[in-house]
Amino acid sequence: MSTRSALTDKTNTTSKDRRALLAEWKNKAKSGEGSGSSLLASKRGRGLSALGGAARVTGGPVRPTTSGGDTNKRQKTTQAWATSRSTTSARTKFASTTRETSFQIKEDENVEPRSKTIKFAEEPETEDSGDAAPKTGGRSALKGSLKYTSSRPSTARARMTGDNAGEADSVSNGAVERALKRRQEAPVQQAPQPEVEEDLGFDLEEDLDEVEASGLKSRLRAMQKKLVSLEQEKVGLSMAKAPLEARLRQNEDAWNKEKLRFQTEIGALKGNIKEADEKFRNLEHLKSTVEEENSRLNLENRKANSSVAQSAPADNTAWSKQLSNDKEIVELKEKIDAFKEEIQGLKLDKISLESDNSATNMEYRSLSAKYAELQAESGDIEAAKASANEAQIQLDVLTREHIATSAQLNAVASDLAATRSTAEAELKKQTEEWTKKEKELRFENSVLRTRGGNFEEGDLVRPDDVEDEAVLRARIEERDSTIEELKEQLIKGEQQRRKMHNRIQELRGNIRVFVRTRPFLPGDGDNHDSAVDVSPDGQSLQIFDKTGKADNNFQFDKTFAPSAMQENVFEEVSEFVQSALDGFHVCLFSYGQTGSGKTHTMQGSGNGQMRGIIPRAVEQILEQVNVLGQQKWKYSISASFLEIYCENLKDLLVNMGDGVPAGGKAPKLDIKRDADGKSYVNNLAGVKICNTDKAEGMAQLEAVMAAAAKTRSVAKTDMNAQSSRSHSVFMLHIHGQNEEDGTIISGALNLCDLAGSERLDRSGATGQQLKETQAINKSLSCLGDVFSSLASGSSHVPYRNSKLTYLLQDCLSGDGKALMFVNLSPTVQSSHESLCSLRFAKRVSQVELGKPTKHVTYKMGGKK
Ligand SMILES: Nc1ncnc2c1ncn2[C@@H]1O[C@H](COP(=O)(O)OP(=O)(O)OP(=O)(O)O)[C@@H](O)[C@H]1O
Repeated sequence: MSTRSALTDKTNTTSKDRRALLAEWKNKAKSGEGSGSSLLASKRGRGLSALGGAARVTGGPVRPTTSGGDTNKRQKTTQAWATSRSTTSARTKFASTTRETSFQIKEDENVEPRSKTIKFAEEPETEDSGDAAPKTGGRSALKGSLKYTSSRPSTARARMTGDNAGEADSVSNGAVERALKRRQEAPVQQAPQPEVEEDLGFDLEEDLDEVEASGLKSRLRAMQKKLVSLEQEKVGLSMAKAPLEARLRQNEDAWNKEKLRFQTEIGALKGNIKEADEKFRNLEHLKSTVEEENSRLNLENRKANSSVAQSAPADNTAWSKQLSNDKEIVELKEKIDAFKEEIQGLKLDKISLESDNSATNMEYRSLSAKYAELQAESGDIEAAKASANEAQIQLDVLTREHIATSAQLNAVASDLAATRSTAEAELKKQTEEWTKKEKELRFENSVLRTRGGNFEEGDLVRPDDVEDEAVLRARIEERDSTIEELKEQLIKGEQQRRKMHNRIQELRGNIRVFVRTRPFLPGDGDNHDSAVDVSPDGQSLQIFDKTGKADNNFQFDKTFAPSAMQENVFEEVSEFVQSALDGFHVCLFSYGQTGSGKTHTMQGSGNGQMRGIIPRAVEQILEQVNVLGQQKWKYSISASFLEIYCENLKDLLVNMGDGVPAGGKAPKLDIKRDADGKSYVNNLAGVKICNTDKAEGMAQLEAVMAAAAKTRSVAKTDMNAQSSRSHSVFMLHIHGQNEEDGTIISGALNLCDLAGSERLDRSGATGQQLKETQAINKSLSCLGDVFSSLASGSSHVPYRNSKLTYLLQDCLSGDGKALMFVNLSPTVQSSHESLCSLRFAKRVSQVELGKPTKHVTYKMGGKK
């Protein structure tokens, strides 16, 4: 058995086996059963024989020994034994009689070499005869006590397990051999007899456990080592991962590029398919032409053949013709074949392109579905935007209404306060007068009492006095009723006077001018000293400059104080509005600086008290139409709304009018003149207003105003146009016909909110705003020029100089009635602009236009 195999065999032996064997062996040794050698022999294969079985057997030779002084034989036997021992484990212990042998076990290169001393205690060998006396220099005998010392014994032992154990064993065996050799070379001594003893001299079981533990430890160490190497491997792998990831990214990029390329290719392929289709169709066509030609030639050929056959055999012309025909046919056939091949190729191309195309189509369909989803989403967003816009418009209206209401309330409150203080002063005056009178009476009374003796106070009232009192009461009542009558007369007189005034104005053809001062607003600052003082007579006012000096007194047809309500203002214009129903072309326009209350006057805000002239005028007309309807009048009413921004006309009802598609491009508006020389705007939308049902008519008007506000707000963002930067004109066209007498009237109401007049230096406008301001100022100065020409009676009135004057020409030329509102801001800072506005208004009020025309057509013909 080789050393390695023996060691392997040995390590395979389990500790259990070994312990069992050991116990068996001990028992046998104790009982003297069998010879130690035989047991040794039987256990040798399991590596235990060397463990001193020979040395421990009581009463029997442990190993073959030589008897007596037969040195040679003994030497031989020892040698043979030693040789056999070289194949056993390093645990073999030798008993040596006289000396200690030490040698080194070389461990693997990672472990520092250390010295391990194995001490062989040499003792005199017992003679076979059983002589117990020790013999020096005799045969060496294994005592069975092997001392194994080492600074790291466990390590050394660990090396002896598994494969390492084999190596270590061979090393130790080599050392053992060398020791034996030295012994053999040493002078032959009397071999000592094995000691017969009960006690074996060492704990074999403990040794075995130690070896076993060292085995486990060594395995643990190996595992730790492996763990370290695995950790290193892990680090290595994670380092290797980074470039792999980079490569992955590269691959992804490349894939994306490739995808793009494919998409482009698909596009190109689609084009190719189209081209191929076209080509294919052309070729098919060509093919059919060629085939037709071919059949025609064949026919000709046949004819030629038959004619050749019929004619003389040597007809050269026919023959040559036949030949050329044949040649042509062959050529054509070749051509057809080539075409067929080409068609085949194209068909294949087509198939492959079609398959590509179907893939592209699939992709296209999925993209289309996505696109549809996105479009639906975008639709939702647009709807949300539109509703947000509408909400914003409503909010603006409510804000305006709120501001106007609170400003109005403030004005009324201050008016009330003024009235109260006047009343209080009056009361105080009266009280003082009464107290004075009472004192006088008391004095008179006391004088009378003194004169007439001791009358009681009640005695002062005499019967004639009672009579006097009744008369007085009657007189007072009479006076009161006279006062009432006079008051009524005064009112009637005032009405009469107003009517007369209006009549005179009408006859003179004057443009009437009303001036309205707005109340202070939250943004006007803390100084609420008004620059405008409106007289209670309702016709005159005074304006103060910045130093508080009264500048000028002005008188107009009507002046409104800041506390004047919308209702009061409308009362004053209602008659004017009414005349539109009678067939007049009426124009009301508001003029004034930005923020002075033009829009508030014309349009107002909300649906209640703050409504302006436009809704109130329409309401009144609808009411009147209803009344006139009972008198066989039939009306048709329509509304238009336009604005003039930087000299361009814009239809504010573009999305509502007849025939104008919602969201479509609005047609260009132009001011034209009809056959009668009357101006109109072509392409302007007209929205019908129901005049049989007032509520419905008002709802339609509301829709018109909302649509106009919407268009204006869009324009505001698109063109930066604000309400004050454009003139807006609301038009109400009224057509009425009397069903009884056939009379037709055609009136118009133009309610015009002019852009705010602004001084360039104060506005500080630049860019687009400067352009706007210049355009506004130009058109307002054109308006001023028109009035100046009219006032001076000039033969030429420059109506055409601006869109505004051209549009309002009819109303400003004496054909219609015109009323101008001049709106003023009460602030001192605006006093200069207010003064300019008032001077302009004064000029306008002096214009005499002549008697206005009533647009009425009577049945019997003729206009009036
Ligand atoms: N008589 C009034 N009573 C209460 N509030 C008023 C009155 N006049 C104007 N206001 C308020 O003053 C503000 C400015 O008025 P408005 O917009 O009518 O001025 P405007 O002259 O039309 O300005 P712009 O030229 O800028 O269009 C608004 O908030 C309006 O409600």
